[in-house]
Amino acid sequence: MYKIKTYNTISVKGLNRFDRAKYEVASDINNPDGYVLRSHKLHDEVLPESVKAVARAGAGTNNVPVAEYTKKGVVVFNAPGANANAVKELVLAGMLLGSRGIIPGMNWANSLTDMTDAAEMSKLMEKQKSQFAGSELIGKTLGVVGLGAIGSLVAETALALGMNVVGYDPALSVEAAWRLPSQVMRAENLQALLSRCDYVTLHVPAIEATQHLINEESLKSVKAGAVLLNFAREAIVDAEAVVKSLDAKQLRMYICDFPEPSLLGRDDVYAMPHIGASTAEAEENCAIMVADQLMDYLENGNIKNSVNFPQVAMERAAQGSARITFCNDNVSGVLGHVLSVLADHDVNVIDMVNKSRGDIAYNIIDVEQPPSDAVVSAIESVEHVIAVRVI
Ligand SMILES: NC(=O)c1ccc[n+]([C@@H]2O[C@H](COP(=O)([O-])OP(=O)(O)OC[C@H]3O[C@@H](n4cnc5c(N)ncnc54)[C@H](O)[C@@H]3O)[C@@H](O)[C@H]2O)c1
Ligand SMILES: O=C(O)[C@H](O)COP(=O)(O)O
Repeated sequence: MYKIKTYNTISVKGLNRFDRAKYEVASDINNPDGYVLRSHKLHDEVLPESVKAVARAGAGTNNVPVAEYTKKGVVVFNAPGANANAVKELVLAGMLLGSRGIIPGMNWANSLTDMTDAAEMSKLMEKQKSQFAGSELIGKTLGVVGLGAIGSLVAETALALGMNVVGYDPALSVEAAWRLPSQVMRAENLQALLSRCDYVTLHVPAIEATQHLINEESLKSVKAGAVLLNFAREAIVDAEAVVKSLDAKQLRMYICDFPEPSLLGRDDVYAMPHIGASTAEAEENCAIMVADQLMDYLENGNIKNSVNFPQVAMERAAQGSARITFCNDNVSGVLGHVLSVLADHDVNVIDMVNKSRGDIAYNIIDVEQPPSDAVVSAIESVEHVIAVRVI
């Protein structure tokens, strides 16, 4: 029986993927084999030795100490693209809120609770509506920083609305580049993008390189009157610098998914409570995707959509065979050493795969019959081997 510990509210459709004949799934469970979570922060928690994999039902993994877990041989999965449409739609809403007097206009209309005469109210509306006038998105220029799953969808939607789109992504993958509409213009650097855009939207991960990517210095390049949208992460934007830029009327508005005390109570900030991925569809997509990935890893050792381990999949060998998986520091000679352990114990290898990613290597070896405990402990004691499983 595998045990899965959940954090946060995970879609039932995802949790139902776990066959209860083989899996116990609960928020309170001892010695779990895996975690399924959303934004719950794991940095300050002790990871039980039983945990083999952590599945983030979402995109960002900055709430998981990925480097530390990698050293322990714990695979971290996420759900790339599974909530991208939900975020795209909210960014679109953000752009519309930033271009029209929707929120102040509605707040004003809703405040007229003392009025009882409909005709008088209608007259007042017509008289006052000019203060809530806005502008249109068509013909304006949108800068998209980060052109991955979300950024590319936002770019596509903006083009469909008749906007010009400029993109900046120094780490763009070939696959993401293929997805991009050809009309997206390329900015050489962030400053070049900021200087020419009426709207700027951020879709980069929160990593060291993107910490305060938007800061006092970069904000100097912003076109006067621009609207900044941050539906990526709090850490990417220096909120104090944004406040200064808003006060100086350089930025016109900051629209984000990450309220901070210094941003509240201002008419030029709309801060939402991290609801970018909070749709039934996105929650289901993410939970289903990571549940399937986690099960395939626990039951077969296959790895898909990990942020720290290589992508690996191997068909199971014939019935009666057994599967050994192990990960090791990515140094030469480890696999050879393990194979000689198997040879020394007369264990016949049927099929195998070995892949590496950064400092970690991962191996699946199908053998003719289940290895003895002595074989497993001999593999475990090979230098640089981190974790071994027989499944
Ligand atoms: N508000 C929400 O609820 C919500 C929901 C989903 C994702 N997110 C955030 O959005 C981020 C992006 O999500 P995604 O699904 O598009 O991820 P993704 O991995 O598909 O795309 C990220 C893109 O950012 C690019 N990038 C990396 N460093 C960069 C840099 N310094 N400058 C410019 N581009 C850079 C990458 O090359 C990649 O193309 C996530 O990491 C997460 O933090 C927020
Ligand atoms: O990175 C993500 O996927 C989002 O920030 C969603 O976070 P959530 O799952 O806590 O809504």
